[in-house]
Amino acid sequence: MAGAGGPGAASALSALSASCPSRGSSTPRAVGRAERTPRYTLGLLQTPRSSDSTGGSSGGAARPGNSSGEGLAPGLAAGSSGAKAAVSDRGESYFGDKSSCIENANTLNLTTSSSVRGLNSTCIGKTPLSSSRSVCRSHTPLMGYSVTSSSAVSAHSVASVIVAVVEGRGLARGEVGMASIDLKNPEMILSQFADNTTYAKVITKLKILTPLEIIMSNTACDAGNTTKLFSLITEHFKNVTFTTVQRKYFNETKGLEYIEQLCASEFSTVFMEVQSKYYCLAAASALLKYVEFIQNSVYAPKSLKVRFQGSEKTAMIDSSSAQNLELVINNRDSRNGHTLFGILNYTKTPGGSRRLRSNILEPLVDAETINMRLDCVQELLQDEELFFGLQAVISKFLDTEQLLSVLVQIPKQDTILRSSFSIQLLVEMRTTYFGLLDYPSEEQVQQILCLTKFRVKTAESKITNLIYLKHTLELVEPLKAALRSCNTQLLKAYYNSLEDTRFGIMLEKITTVINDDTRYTKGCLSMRTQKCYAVKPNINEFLDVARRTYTEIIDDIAGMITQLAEKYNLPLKTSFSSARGFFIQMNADCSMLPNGQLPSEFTKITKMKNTYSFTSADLIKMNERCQESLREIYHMTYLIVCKLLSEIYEHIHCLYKLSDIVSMLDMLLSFAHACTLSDYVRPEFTDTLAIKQGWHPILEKIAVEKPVANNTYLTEGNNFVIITGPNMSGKSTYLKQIALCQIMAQIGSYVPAEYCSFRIAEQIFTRIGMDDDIETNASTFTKEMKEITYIVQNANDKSLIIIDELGRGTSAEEGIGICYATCEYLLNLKAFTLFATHFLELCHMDALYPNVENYHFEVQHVRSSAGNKEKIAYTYTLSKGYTEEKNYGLKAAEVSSLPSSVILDAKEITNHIAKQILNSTGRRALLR
Ligand SMILES: Nc1ncnc2c1ncn2[C@@H]1O[C@H](COP(=O)(O)OP(=O)(O)OP(=O)(O)O)[C@@H](O)[C@H]1O
Repeated sequence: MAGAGGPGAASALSALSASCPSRGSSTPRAVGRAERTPRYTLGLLQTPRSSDSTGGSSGGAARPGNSSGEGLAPGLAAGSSGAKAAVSDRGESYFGDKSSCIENANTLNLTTSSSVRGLNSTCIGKTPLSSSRSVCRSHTPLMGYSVTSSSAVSAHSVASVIVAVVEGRGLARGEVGMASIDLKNPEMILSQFADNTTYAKVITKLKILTPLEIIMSNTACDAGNTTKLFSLITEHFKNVTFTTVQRKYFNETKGLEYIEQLCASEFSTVFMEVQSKYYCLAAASALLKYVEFIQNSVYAPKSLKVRFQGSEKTAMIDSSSAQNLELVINNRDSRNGHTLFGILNYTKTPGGSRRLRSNILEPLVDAETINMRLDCVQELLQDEELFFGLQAVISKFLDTEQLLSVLVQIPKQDTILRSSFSIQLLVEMRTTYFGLLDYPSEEQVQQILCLTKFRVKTAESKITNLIYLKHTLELVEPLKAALRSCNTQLLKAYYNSLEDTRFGIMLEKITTVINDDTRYTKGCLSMRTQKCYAVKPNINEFLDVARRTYTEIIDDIAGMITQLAEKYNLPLKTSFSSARGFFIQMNADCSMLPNGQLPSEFTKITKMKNTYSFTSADLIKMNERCQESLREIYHMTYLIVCKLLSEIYEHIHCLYKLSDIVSMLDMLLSFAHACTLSDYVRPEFTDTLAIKQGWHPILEKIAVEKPVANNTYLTEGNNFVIITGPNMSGKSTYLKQIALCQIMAQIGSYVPAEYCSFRIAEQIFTRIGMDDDIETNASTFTKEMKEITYIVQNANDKSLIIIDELGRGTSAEEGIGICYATCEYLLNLKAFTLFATHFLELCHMDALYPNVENYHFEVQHVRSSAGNKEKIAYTYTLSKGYTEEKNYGLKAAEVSSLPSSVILDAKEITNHIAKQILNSTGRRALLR
């Protein structure tokens, strides 16, 4: 909201108008007729309707299906109930049959909602796309209808990724192909891998992607027979929209064609990587076709970043481990920042924050790359000037990935839109400026009608995006300047990448058309002003005239409000909001008003505390005139912007490089920032896991006092640690701390310790006791068995395994048995395992296995002030050996208010059972 002070409103508003870039020179110059011909507008008016001369290349060229006449337009399969089918112009159904959907697939409602999803009409800002619910789940208005799913809206307010998943059939069952695309980032990620019967890899990958929508083949749920993969995915992603599409759209040949046509040349090596990976190609084909449909746009040829993500390049952390460790979501309160992401996130850009999140969920496994990142963090920590210089520039960047996403998509109706625009403009211009009215042909009438569907928003957002692009390109030089004196390899490489001449070429072209002082600003009115005056004067004479009209209206509004203020002797001021347009505001209590009421001339009065907001009939009319003139300005500016974008389009791919650099620098700055707030240390990578005086990074943030630090030491010959200690002594905290430190080290961050060395972990597994999972209706025992099965099936010599309180969901007897057998199985591996337990019987394994080491958490016994009861004092200090504390559960019960007779009985029964267990295990080694 912008305001100008009371009686001085006119001057303030004039000042505002005066701040319009180059406003003063917007009057058309008195030049000869030929010279005054609008340079771009006329060119476009003459453009044949069928050709898209300003949009780079036609969308059709990018679509493999087009040439073969195959329909890509919609039909729809949806949930078992209530789904309405959308039928294409050609009557072809793109989606699977209605009958082929399973019961628990979410229902998709097709409506003719006019809400905006489209990135076509999305502007890039600091706010993520998802900040608006309607943006999240509804599709572009240009296509005339939208797909909504209310459950998905609420649960996935930040999701913008669409994933296609396909599984091999017959002998190839278990081979899974995935393709995903983020609607905010024009990057398609492909993966293909063999998964086991629990499909843990697929679930993990999907959880990392947090999809907005998952697409699968209709054969995955044919005639009520759902595949296991389909059932598992729908069970794990209850709030995600599922769409089934006909299997024929999972076509690997088409997938390869798509990649050939759409992949930007910088990333073309991916072609070699994926050409024989049929399942990910098939998924890519279905995905791209679907995205074209919902977005009503096609990716421009050679515009997309395509990446194959083999699982070997990153460490795998399964979704329940990510949850146990609270990597990105806190288990108690999903909104609080008490997560690993929360303590490391000092990023300034949406791209940086996305990068941090994905790194935490998929840490690196390549020590060289990690060390390169660590070198950068070290340099940032040592060179304050570099740190603050870089941070200042990086924080000015907007969402470069989303900007790219908008720039590389061509709306399918763009051609019609622009030509109908032209006809409309022709008519409008003739009527308005020359007093002539041509009668348009029938075809032209149709096009003009088509225009009514068009929203000024599309034009406005295109102009905004160009301003964002200019803003982004203008930051390249300052970024280079900040990096100029850097020494580390990665920062130097970034500096060299920024030497790319395409940045300069684009900026130069933009500044021939766009005013130098046009820039991204905060506040809707000032951004509106920037858009209005973006194009330089004398490029389009009509635009200059329209802008002069607009300025006059604004001056008139300010003048009118000044007059009203004088007339009623009230402190009126001019305000603006995007919803109301210009309106009047007054800060006063009602005692200042004659009869305690505002004059009857004022309408739509609202009051907040002592602030009145209102308007008048004249002001409403002036707002309408203002809007009308604004529409004209946007129309004409849009044409110029489209032409300009088509001219710079061939250079746009260097923005991929830029967005990569910005997000990575942002993440590394964030790591350095976190180090300045706590005494973290640079990790080393060796064959040993050795942490000297490490502490839990999240506990440090929550607790009043610094957590007690502890040591950790695991080597190949000493790779299995059993940890014991009474309840609440710090076992779980310690286990989680080790996993968190390992992850921090593997993403290139410093670590909360005095010294640390890590062996790179290819997988990080955790089994940590949590409450029953009500959501999936799994009992404690079932859940822990699932988790331990997953670990046993997937762990290898390079794993880090954290197991806490296994077997607590069943009887002590069975619990010990399960623990013992699991330990023996894991002892066959060279994985580093930390195993916390209350079953002290397990501690004797060190006698059988030389690689087992016992540690325990010490506690002290103190007498209460009354002197009659003993209390446990926790030291949170880890020591060698197993705990001497026995029956600490009973001790805890003793200090509770349980009747002493019950406690006596409990002691007796415990002793009896303990003896039985020792006998029944049959393992003499367990006996002392
Ligand atoms: N190193 C530490 N420094 C300070 N406080 C700690 C430390 N470790 C744990 N704590 C505190 O002790 C509480 C209990 O710790 P934790 O849950 O790890 O114990 P536990 O031994 O796993 O208990 P249980 O066996 O009942 O699961 C934590 O919530 C934390 O507040």
